[in-house]
Amino acid sequence: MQFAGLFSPDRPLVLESGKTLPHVQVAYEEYGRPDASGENTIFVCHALTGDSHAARHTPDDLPGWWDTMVGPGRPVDTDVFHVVCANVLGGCAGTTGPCSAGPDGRPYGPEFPAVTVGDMVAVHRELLAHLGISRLHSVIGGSLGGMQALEWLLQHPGDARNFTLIATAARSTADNLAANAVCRAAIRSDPGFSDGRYAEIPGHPGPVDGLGTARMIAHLTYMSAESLETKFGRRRQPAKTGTGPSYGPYAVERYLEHQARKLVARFDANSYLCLTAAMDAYDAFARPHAVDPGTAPSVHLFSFASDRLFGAESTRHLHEQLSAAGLTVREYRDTSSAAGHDAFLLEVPGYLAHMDTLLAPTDHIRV
Ligand SMILES: CC(=O)SCCNC(=O)CCNC(=O)[C@H](O)C(C)(C)COP(=O)(O)OP(=O)(O)OC[C@H]1O[C@@H](n2cnc3c(N)ncnc32)[C@H](O)[C@@H]1OP(=O)(O)O
Ligand SMILES: N[C@@H](CCO)C(=O)O
Repeated sequence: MQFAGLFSPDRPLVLESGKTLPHVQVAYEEYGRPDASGENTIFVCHALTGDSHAARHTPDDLPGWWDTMVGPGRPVDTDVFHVVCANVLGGCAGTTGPCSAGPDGRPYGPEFPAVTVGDMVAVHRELLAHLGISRLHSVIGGSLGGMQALEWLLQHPGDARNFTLIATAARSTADNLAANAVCRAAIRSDPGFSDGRYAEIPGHPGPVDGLGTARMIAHLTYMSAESLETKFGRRRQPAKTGTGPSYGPYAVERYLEHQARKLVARFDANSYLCLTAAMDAYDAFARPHAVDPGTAPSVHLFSFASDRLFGAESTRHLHEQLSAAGLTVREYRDTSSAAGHDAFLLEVPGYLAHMDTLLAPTDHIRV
């Protein structure tokens, strides 16, 4: 089964803030198929700029953002599991967000209400109910996706047999908040931002430079100093004319410009503001949770040694908090990789093989 769909709940969504979104649409994709047990589904939660296209459906399909993890023979094995991935609330890849039309027909833009990680999970759960899935094999996610998996674990621990949280944190540090603040300042200070109303102006490109700069700043937090040094060092690379702003002669700058262009082509600036605000506000253990230690699922935690965003320290802290909440962390692994935060998306030796073992179904037949 290979399927991309849209789901619209038939009632308004009341957000954790108390505000209401009168109409919500969710873009999702499915891979593999449910088995007779009805419990072989893995829900994949995406990170900040991801979408529902986690993996290729066929070899000639467009690449997915997690082809290393999801697919035939991969740890999230689509020959064995039924996999669902949906674009988050507040996103810009099919699910309702700031660029969707509001009740007056105009794009919400800056009027889109603040959403939380809990709201994202609530929408995903509604989608699963619509698909007739009441119990999951796993919920898995990295970074902001890991925050969603954590929130899901704390609020609805009975929903899945295991929860796998990768390169994530129970809450952002001041350093994380600062990086997001600088990214948002870059977007807002671009004259093209137009107080967030750029989508209402016909032909207006929006805050292209601001969003691009935000991505360059953020991308630095996704890589390690070591990986930048190894990939680029002080190698010089002239800028191609007509490819955007350029100030220096170095390859690393051309690389960041490339990352900026790619994001600008696929992402909305107001979504960027909305989703980074949700990430910043998330504080998993600041409110009551629903975990009953007697019925607790398996929890797996992964970090990467060179991750300067949500590294081993964040994960150790999360481990302590989960234990204090009565949850048993079945597996915690800090993988040695120089790739930084985005290592969770890459073919890192040891990491995927270990994930394969942890996710392996014990009682599911191949479908
Ligand atoms: C929907 C989604 O994709 S969202 C979630 C995940 N995806 C992202 O975050 C996208 C941006 N992130 C990245 O690219 C991440 O670094 C990763 C982890 C996904 C990929 O890492 P790696 O495989 O190590 O790739 P790397 O960081 O070297 O980037 C390769 C890209 O940079 C380009 N590049 C490399 N060096 C240079 C250079 N000197 N000048 C210009 N461009 C360069 C490559 O051509 C390649 O471009 P392409 O992606 O358009 O094919
Ligand atoms: N680089 C990934 C992970 C960020 O945490 C993304 O853009 O979603």
